[in-house]
Amino acid sequence: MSDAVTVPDRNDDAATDDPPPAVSVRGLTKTYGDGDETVRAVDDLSFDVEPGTVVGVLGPNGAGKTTTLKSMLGLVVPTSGSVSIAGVDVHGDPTAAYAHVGAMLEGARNVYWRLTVRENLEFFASLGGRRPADVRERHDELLDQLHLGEKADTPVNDLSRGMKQKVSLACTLARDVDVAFLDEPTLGLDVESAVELRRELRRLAEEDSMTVVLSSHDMDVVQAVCDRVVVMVDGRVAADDTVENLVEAFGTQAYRLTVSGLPSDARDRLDERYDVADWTTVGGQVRFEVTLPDGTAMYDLMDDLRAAGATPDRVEPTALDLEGAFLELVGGER
Ligand SMILES: Nc1ncnc2c1ncn2[C@@H]1O[C@H](COP(=O)(O)OP(=O)(O)OP(=O)(O)O)[C@@H](O)[C@H]1O
Repeated sequence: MSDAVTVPDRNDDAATDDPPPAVSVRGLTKTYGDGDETVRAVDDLSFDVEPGTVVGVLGPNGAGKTTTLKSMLGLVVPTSGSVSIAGVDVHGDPTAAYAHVGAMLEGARNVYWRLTVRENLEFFASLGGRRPADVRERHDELLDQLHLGEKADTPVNDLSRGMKQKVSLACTLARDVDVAFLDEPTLGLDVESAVELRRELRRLAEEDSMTVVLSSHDMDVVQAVCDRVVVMVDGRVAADDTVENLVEAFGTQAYRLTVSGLPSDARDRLDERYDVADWTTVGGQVRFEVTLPDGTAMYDLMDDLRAAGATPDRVEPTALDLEGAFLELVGGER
């Protein structure tokens, strides 16, 4: 991992031997414009990211995600508040703080398409002051992990979009950093490349203790990769919890039911009362999917089925998803 830096004492860390959070955001506020035109893009935002975790920053368009990521990276100067990386204040000592950090902000656009994959890695490592000979082993490892080894000497221009995106991720990590900021890392990738990138992000966190902060509109990616999610609405934290807790607390609950003896007029009544889909008839049985707002609605549904003279033969929960929880939290806005 990156060279050690001197970690200054901070009041809240001084009393314990615990390592400081990989990233700490305290009271971050950013306003654009002034007078009547003022936009409060980020409003008193605070959260910590523990080392080796993957945290997703989510929110509808205009919620302040990009401003937050850019403030964390020092690309936007906050109006107030602070950000520290591994205990180092990014505005006080940016060089020491950013020695830890790699960022992928614009997909594959940060990569030099005329250079080969390895030349790109060497270039990005040199930006962090590393000599090619010192990082060669690390680059071989990265190329191997991202299945880019065979393409090491190919100009990036000749690669598929998925591979270009992986080169971009490799360049983000080329300096041997321990915190990676990724904005929409899977945007525009085909399913297979997205799955591979997801797997690699999990591996980086679990095996290399990499800390990852990512923003994405793709809830499947977030659900598969993130340990924790910070949901932003109007520049503020609307929720900050593990994916499991958010899904449990806010996720809609979907079930596949198989019932016998359901009269057709009862089917219309169920359609009216519940969010039902995918009706199929198999022999004397009827199968359908229903999405319920909470656990108690299942009792109502069972009562209604019995009152109609039907027998529920099978109830199978289908996966709860983060998308439902997210929509619930942000009031239906994507
Ligand atoms: N440079 C700027 N000048 C003025 N207003 C800005 C600027 N950058 C962002 N904003 C405003 O700040 C608010 C937050 O924008 P930001 O891009 O951070 O949100 P976001 O959550 O990343 O949105 P998206 O998902 O659409 O990228 C929006 O109202 C946006 O119009």
